[in-house]
Amino acid sequence: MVKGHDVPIKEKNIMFIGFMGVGKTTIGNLVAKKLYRDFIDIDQEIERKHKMPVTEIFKQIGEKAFRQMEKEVITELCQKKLKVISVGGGAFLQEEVREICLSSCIVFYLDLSWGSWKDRISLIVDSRPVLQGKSLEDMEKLFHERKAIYSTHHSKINTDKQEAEEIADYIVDSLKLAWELYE
Ligand SMILES: Nc1ncnc2c1ncn2[C@@H]1O[C@H](COP(=O)(O)OP(=O)(O)O)[C@@H](O)[C@H]1O
Ligand SMILES: O=C(O)C1=C[C@@H](OP(=O)(O)O)[C@@H](O)[C@H](O)C1
Ligand SMILES: [Mg+2]
Repeated sequence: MVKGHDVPIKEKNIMFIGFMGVGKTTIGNLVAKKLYRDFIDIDQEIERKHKMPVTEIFKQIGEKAFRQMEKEVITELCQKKLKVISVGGGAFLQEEVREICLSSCIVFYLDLSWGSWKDRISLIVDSRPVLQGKSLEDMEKLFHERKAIYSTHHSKINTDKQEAEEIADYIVDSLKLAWELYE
């Protein structure tokens, strides 16, 4: 049973989805601070629970096992309320995860253009196993293919050429407006 419809909108979890490196962890953390809520990053939660970095989980037991861990941690945390949650860029590959998240959280899709994302590769490539061994063309293909899984969300935010702080402020303002509107 997925909790969700019975939770008042002001108490619903806020969730960030989107491709690797768009800023889900950074912006989620900032939004949580601004709203005085707990922040949960699903990758960090998996690392804590399984006492292994995500890169090692991929290397030692593989992506399939990681996806199972990801589903379990997300399912558990979506039962809570008033949290700010950032999931990994591959979480929405699983339909079950998408359904749980969309029913128990206000889901923000953080979007970024390919041109801007490309400039961030050096910041993220070593810590993202999915990017290992991929050429720029492979990455571009994955970047565009993955858009389909993010198409279900509650709000899309274009983050191009904006500081993380500005994006977080915009999200907090839009949430406050929505809360007033639906009160
Ligand atoms: N709006 C932004 N502008 C510039 N760099 C950013 C922005 N948001 C995040 N970053 C940087 O991009 C990298 C990936 O951010 P991160 O929050 O880990 O993304 P994700 O969780 O979506 O993979 C980090 O080095 C972070 O500092
Ligand atoms: O897109 C993906 O498949 C992944 C994204 C990563 O999280 P970020 O989106 O926070 O980088 C992390 O969950 C793992 O490396 C797999
Ligand atoms: Mg992250």
